[in-house]
Amino acid sequence: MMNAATEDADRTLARTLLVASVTFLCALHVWRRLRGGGSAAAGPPGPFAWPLVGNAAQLGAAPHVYFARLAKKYGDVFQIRLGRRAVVVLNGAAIKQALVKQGPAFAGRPDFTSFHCVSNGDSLAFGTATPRWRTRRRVAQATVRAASTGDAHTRCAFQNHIVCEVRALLRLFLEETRRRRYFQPALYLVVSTANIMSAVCFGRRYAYDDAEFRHVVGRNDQFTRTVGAGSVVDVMPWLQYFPNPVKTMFQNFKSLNREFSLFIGAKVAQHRETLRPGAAVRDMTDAFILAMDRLGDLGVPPAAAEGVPPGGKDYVAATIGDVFGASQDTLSTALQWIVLFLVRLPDIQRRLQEEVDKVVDRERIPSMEDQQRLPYVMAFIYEVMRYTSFVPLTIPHSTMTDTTIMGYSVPKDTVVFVNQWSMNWDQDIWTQPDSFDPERFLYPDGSLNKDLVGNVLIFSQGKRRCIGEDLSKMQLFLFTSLLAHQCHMSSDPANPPQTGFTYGLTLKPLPFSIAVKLRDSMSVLERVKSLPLNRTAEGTTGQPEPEGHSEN
Ligand code: HEM
Repeated sequence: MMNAATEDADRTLARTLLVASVTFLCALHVWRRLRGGGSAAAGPPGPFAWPLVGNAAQLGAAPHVYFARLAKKYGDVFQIRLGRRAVVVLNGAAIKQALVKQGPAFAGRPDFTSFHCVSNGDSLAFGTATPRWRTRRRVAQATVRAASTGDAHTRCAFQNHIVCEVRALLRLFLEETRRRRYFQPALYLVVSTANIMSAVCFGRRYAYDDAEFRHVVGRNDQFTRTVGAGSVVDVMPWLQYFPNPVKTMFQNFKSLNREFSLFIGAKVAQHRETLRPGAAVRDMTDAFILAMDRLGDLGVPPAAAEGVPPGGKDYVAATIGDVFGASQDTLSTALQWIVLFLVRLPDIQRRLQEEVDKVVDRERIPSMEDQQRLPYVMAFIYEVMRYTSFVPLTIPHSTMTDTTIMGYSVPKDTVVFVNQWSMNWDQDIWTQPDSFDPERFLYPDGSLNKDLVGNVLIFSQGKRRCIGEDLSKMQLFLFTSLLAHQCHMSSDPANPPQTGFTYGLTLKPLPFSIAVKLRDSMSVLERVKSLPLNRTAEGTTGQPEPEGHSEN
């Protein structure tokens, strides 16, 4: 009897507890819905995440490919955990939806440890979206355009910088081939790209063996590894507090950023010292100084400008540093891939030469006016960008507000990875995305399919879209058509180029070696006169370069 009574009491208690629990859970659910503004959306689905590390160990050597695999299972929007952070990954159609249609909500940057080290924490590219940032971005975009592709005059000057730099590069390639037969072109391509941007930004270029310049621009791989989506120090920042390889890597990253900032800071200081009121703008640094000083504290009303010293903060160095840094890392990587595919696929190189020869005779060199008539050159460049997707994920974004995407709720300050690679290898858009085929961009009559090239996603979209797209396309076109017109490149049979890469913000090709020979003489290229550089750094502003001067 006693036992039956006790069992009854237990059952009643259990029932009461069950009802109370269900009531509590229902109330919690209703409260969450009310708090979420009535949105019933759940968070995105995703794989099981391990304690402490989350899914970090699963990213592997090619996180973009891993993400595309997960997208097949969970859909275009899914969620992983990296360390303690939830990360929403956008693929395929979700990218345009988020970055363009819901642009303001997805325009932020996460407060990652590594991002604070870039441009002393004042980076335009790695800083989050604020009213001041928006003004700064507008100024940067207009200034870059005005100094490169804005009108016929600046386009012509920019083209001249590129042609002269390709000439210097070609001389060096021929010399290296003569001396060593096969050589690795990677560092020369980095210096060459940095020189073009240095001419535009600072009014000077450097010799290829200039130790200081090589030191400043030659460490892109370390930079790109540390700020790329999924960077270990960003998702597990505690690793920087005790001896381990991540800590060493992060210390190198901090010192390279410090040295880069010192280099840029010195350039800006030299420009400020020699900039005369009312004198012509000499280069992009002058243009930034004038534009930003005119805006004072970048036009932000005092209420929003908290923490800014009287007289306004000087963002010139941080902004020009971003432009110089962002351009030379991405463009030099693009050029490395272009050269790699030229030597890897000799038939394609020959076809490029044939097209350029048909349009441009030997009495002149290719120029921007020829671009419309060189569709195969453009198709080749787009195929290099699509196939390699050498910026596979954008710089990580973050949400500025609580929002939803494709029916899933995403809270404010969530880290967002944008998988550009997933678009460029999407089987619904591209036939056989894994084969390298420039022809895919050509109509049967040989003209460029402009709708299809619009599907290549490498400069991102929306509020954070790259500000250097036009400048980059111009540079890649001139570089490729000039090389096809002037020389023939071949690979080292003992070390044939592979399509493997090292992962980071940009995918770097593995080392490869080439030999270069002229197709004809360089006489037409040699006759091109370099426009004077202002050589502000040496205080000889406005002095013309000596004829034939190519290295300082
Ligand atoms: C082939 C060359 C280039 C590629 C593929 C490329 C690609 C990108 C990508 C993917 C982003 C990140 C967008 C995002 O987070 O959603 C970006 C940002 C940026 N790029 Fe480029 N870029 C290239 C060249 C350049 C050049 C030449 C410049 C300078 C003139 C430049 C300046 C910037 C800046 C300042 C940002 C930051 C924009 C922001 O955060 O609002 N880039 N670029």
